[in-house]
Amino acid sequence: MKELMQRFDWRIYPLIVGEADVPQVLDAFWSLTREKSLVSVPIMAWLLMPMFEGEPILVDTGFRDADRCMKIQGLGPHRMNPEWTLETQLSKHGLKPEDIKTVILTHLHYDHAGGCALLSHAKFIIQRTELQAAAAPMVSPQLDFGGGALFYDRKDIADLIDPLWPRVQLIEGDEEVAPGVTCVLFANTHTPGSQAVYVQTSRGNAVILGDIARKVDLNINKGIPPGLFYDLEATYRAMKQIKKDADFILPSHDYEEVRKYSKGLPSEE
Ligand SMILES: O=c1ccn([C@@H]2O[C@@H]3COP(=O)(O)O[C@H]3[C@H]2O)c(=O)[nH]1
Repeated sequence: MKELMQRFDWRIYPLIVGEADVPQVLDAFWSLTREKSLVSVPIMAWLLMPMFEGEPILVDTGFRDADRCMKIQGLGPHRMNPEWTLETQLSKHGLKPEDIKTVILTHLHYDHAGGCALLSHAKFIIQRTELQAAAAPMVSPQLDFGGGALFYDRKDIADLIDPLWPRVQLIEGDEEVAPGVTCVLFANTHTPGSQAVYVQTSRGNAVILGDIARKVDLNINKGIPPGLFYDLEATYRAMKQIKKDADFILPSHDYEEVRKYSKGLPSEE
């Protein structure tokens, strides 16, 4: 991707849409970490604004409800406040939820696909394999961990299958979904159908990671795989590919990295 000429210019804004305390073991392949403590991480969405005539795009939508995450998924503290709602975060950019016509979901875990129902005029771009895996996850429904569905919230998936189904756009593999915005499938990494979003900016290619990797320095720069993945080799290859392709890497749960882009990428200053 890097060799492509920069044809389209987008500005990217981080939207913090919640917070969670998660085990640090999620950051690194289990045998390589000794860190058992909890750490506070942001739950991110990203707003893509075209610097040419075009429409904004939202990447990911956060979780449905903090109490539900703890109750259904059996996880630690999750937090929400009025500042972090999608409505408030979009309003800082002069947008209402109904102004968003395109949403890209990097994957369908509860903390990425929980806000879809709020976006009443949007189509939802998802990898077909991700929706298939989320609808029928390969675990017993009685599993008392990850909501009995490996961190997919049945309600989110039910919404996508119906009533949002007429607005779901399934893709298979890599696809340019708007000028300068390409969904790139990295199968069997964090989830079966995880996709990264490659975005052209005036400063180079940005890659929105979803959760293919969690920490830019640890996972991408140092090459230590994250702790939650389907296929270790696929994950390792994805990290190498993204490192090669990206001038900027935008993760979902890494406050340190996200803060670098608080004024947008490229920065408005
Ligand atoms: O032991 C666990 C395993 C997972 N989780 C949460 O589930 C999420 C699933 O994917 P993610 O990578 O987006 O982030 C994860 C965390 O937010 C957790 O809090 N504790």
